Amino acid sequence: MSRPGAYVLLEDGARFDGESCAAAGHAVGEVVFTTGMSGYQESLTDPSFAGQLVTFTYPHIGNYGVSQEAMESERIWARAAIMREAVNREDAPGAERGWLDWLTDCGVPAITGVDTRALVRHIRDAGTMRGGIFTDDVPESRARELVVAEPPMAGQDLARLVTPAQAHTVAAAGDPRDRLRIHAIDTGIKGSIVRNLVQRGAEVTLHPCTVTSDELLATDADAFFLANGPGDPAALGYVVQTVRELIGKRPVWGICLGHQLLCQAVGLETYKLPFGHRGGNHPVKDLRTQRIEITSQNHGFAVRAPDGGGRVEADEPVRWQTDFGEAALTHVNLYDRTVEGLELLEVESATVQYHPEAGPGPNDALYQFDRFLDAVRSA
Ligand SMILES: NC(=O)CC[C@H](N)C(=O)O
Repeated sequence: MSRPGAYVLLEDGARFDGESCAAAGHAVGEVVFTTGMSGYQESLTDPSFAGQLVTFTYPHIGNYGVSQEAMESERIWARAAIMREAVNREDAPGAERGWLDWLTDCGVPAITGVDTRALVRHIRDAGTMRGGIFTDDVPESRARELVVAEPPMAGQDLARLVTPAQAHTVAAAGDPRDRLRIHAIDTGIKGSIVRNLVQRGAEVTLHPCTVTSDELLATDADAFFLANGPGDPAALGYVVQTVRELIGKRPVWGICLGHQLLCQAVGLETYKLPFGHRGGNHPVKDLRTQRIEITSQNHGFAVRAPDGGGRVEADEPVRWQTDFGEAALTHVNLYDRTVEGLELLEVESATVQYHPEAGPGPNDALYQFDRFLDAVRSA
């Protein structure tokens, strides 16, 4: 079956040709890339990718199909997939559907045959930017209008797009009296984060991102969790204020966007990275133990150090005073020395920029879930 000609167009005019291979129509948004060699289904269903078109650097995408267990939420949140060679394999062990059949049924456009190496090199040099995928019948002038009509990622509150309408609780079987009660501000939480908490004996209540601190403090929470999620953390001042009112009242832990929210709550700033960290091979050093773990990452913004810089050159924790007592930057990315973890030393609170749950990626950091829940138990 011949596929319609298609192309990727970036807002700076760069064009990369290919063929349309999934749902009809075009898609526009922020064009990003992930270096993960597997986990294409987890990536597209991670709410953190809302508003983005995902370019896969790994050339062969779809080669083990899709399955329900790989879902990070109930739907695809990414706007499109950009690939070198898309595969629609239905007979792979464990596969329930072919990758392209699934994308098509979900109404998600995709493009294959793209020189993804050239596209990624362009994004690395010029920075992440808006773009779109279009079939050849769309004139480039029209495509450009559609691309620049899309708001840039910076300044966008996309948490509201993915947050649940009302609170709901997820728990494992067993005696409810034995469970730790974790209440999360759900800015787009990944299913594997919830699963990792529940598997360790917690019950997790997911609240809309507009939940107030009064509402959360009125619950029976043993601790609060700040979730991952899409968009610009600097556009979530209302959530940062909620977090400020929670710190010190009960333990607070967070991942990725949650890390960025807590860091803003203690006075740090966030900023947009040139092209973000997305993939499963990012080495992160724990400055307290000097231990290095290979981590899964998916973020386009990062946290500035207390001195306002984007890099942490020190090889031990950077400590400073905040409104909540002494704090320490605890983890650093060894690729670019950016901030990857924070701990408050006088109240029970810690966050990481990377994804200990993987989903997809390596499991080096799964211990973080045990560390968090042990801290809650002993609080
Ligand atoms: N996975 C996330 O939580 C991403 C956080 C934020 N949206 C960023 O891009 O940096």
